[in-house]
Amino acid sequence: MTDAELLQKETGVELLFSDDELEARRDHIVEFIADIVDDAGAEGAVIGLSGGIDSTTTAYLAVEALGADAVHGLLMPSSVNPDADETDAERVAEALDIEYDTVDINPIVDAFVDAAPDHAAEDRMALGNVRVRTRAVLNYFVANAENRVVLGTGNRSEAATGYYTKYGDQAVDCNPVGNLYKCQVRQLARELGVPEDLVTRTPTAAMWEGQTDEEEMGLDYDDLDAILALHVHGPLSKHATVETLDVPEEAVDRVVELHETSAHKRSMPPAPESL
Ligand SMILES: Nc1ncnc2c1ncn2[C@@H]1O[C@H](COP(=O)(O)OP(=O)(O)OC[C@H]2O[C@@H]([n+]3cccc(C(=O)O)c3)[C@H](O)[C@@H]2O)[C@@H](O)[C@H]1O
Ligand SMILES: Nc1ncnc2c1ncn2[C@@H]1O[C@H](COP(=O)(O)OP(=O)(O)OP(=O)(O)O)[C@@H](O)[C@H]1O
Ligand SMILES: [Mg+2]
Repeated sequence: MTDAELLQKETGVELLFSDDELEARRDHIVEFIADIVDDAGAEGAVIGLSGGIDSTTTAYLAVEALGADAVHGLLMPSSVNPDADETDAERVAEALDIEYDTVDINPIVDAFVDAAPDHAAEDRMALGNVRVRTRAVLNYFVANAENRVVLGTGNRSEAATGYYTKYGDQAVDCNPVGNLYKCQVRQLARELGVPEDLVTRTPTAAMWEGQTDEEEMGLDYDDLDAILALHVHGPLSKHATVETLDVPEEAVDRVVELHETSAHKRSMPPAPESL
């Protein structure tokens, strides 16, 4: 029995899907993308391709929903991306036979650095967020000009922890894999025929050199997904989660902290209530 099967047997919480459920999820997402484009009266979709598994899976689903001709990929490397990112993204675009363009974002980011107060660019996170938000501006530039929608790639693990840039990679028209935990995105990717080296690629926001999601969050995705499914979104107490998963209490505390401190990212900007 796999860990996920054991978890389901012990807790009733389904982390990985059965074959039938996976098929149903795939069909549901494909229909969702087609409806979004249709309802918008749009002629297709724009998607940022990083070579990472979230954008790769979303691109595969988009091609299934809309056809290759209706999907436009944007590769937007910066100086902190390893060359392999661009190669992987190109592989995806070529395997799917979609139109794609490569836009070097360095001159744009440099213009922000030159224009802003000096100390802003010394903040690694602030500068990384500029890279992410620059891609959002480019996605919408192309979407506006071509009457397309912008496909987001955010998944349920990122949404629950706020692991994205506010008005950056979250500035999109829809998130087709937004109801899937990271492990479920990987499961669906395999089902869609995504090459295994892309499925298992180390997740990274590539906001600075050497960044990885798991190192920055201090959690690996298997633990994160299970803690979210059992505790944050699920029925188990903290104690039962620690016992069931055999994870340190601090890991559960960390996930809860990420969830609570990122609540502002999951709602519209508030205004004072009417007097
Ligand atoms: N309580 C509150 N109520 C209302 N607004 C609040 C707030 N707390 C902060 N804010 C605002 O939010 C800002 C901070 O949020 P934000 O600008 O997003 O920045 P922040 O959350 O500090 O950083 C983004 C995080 O997402 C990760 N990320 C980004 C992009 C892509 C990926 C990926 O996986 O690919 C991951 C990145 O590594 C980093 O950990 C603050 O400067 C402030 O403007
Ligand atoms: N170099 C890039 N070029 C184009 N789009 C990018 C680039 N880097 C990030 N993006 C966009 O930002 C999204 C968010 O990045 P994120 O890292 O969460 O997803 P991913 O790269 O697809 O998968 P992973 O999390 O496994 O690295 C990407 O899915 C992609 O749409
Ligand atoms: Mg990535």
